[in-house]
Amino acid sequence: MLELKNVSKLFNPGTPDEKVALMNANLTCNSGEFITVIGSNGAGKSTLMNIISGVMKPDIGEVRIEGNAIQQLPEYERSRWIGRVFQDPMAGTAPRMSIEENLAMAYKRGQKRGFSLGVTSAKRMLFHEQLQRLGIGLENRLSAKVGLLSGGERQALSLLMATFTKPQILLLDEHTAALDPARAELITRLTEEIVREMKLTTLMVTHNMEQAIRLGNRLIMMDKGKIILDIPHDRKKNLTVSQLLGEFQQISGQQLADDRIVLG
Ligand SMILES: Nc1ncnc2c1ncn2[C@@H]1O[C@H](COP(=O)(O)OP(=O)(O)OP(=O)(O)O)[C@@H](O)[C@H]1O
Repeated sequence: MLELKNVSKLFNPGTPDEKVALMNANLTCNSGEFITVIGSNGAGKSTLMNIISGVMKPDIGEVRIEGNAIQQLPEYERSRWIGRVFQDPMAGTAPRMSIEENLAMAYKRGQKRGFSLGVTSAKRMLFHEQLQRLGIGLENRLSAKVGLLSGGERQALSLLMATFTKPQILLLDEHTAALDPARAELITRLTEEIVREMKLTTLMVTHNMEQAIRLGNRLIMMDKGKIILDIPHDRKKNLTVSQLLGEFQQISGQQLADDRIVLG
């Protein structure tokens, strides 16, 4: 279970450039929930992800995962608990290392010592099996350098690596936004499969409204550092994009301003 209590974050406080990134954000995310996150430009979505992952400290408030305050966990433990896939397919993998070395790194994640990238034949079999699930032939390219893979292939590998050791929380940060439509669809399908099979607690930021409605079992909408709408599964499944945009307008008093909005 993930809990955010009264989390606030200001940038450049007390200066003319002060920015409210999060203001008193509260969120309880139960184990196995898959929440899609949408919002206007600068609403605080990335800040929310950064604070949950522990790379950024809130000014006030706290984040707990399974009851543990995330800021107090050492880095290696945080990385075991939290899997994250970024928008940039280059961000989650090491380009000069091979596919199997990258997977060995993910496999070792969260272990305090004894870091070794040694790939035994047992591990190679496991990697082969896991890669096969992606259905894009990466299992036959275990020794290929990751820098040679396409953006879609790299993102599929990043997704596998982020979920390899079953994190407590999976954070997906617009992870299909930089891909062409066919590859984005592939990664979306893999995401749904992996999250469902592993019953992962997941937060996914997206600018694609149709995707936000279709995926997951809960939807939250952010504006000006606040969670302004929290839609449970029952209501979400019958929602349309225009109803969603209408609700935003009703609550915030303005139209959703998002440079990267995709309606469907
Ligand atoms: N490092 C930073 N320094 C100063 N201001 C920042 C910084 N990071 C974010 N902000 C500001 O905090 C607010 C929230 O930003 P954040 O990136 O979390 O929003 P977002 O919802 O992810 O936006 P977008 O969808 O436009 O990427 C914005 O006003 C942004 O300009």
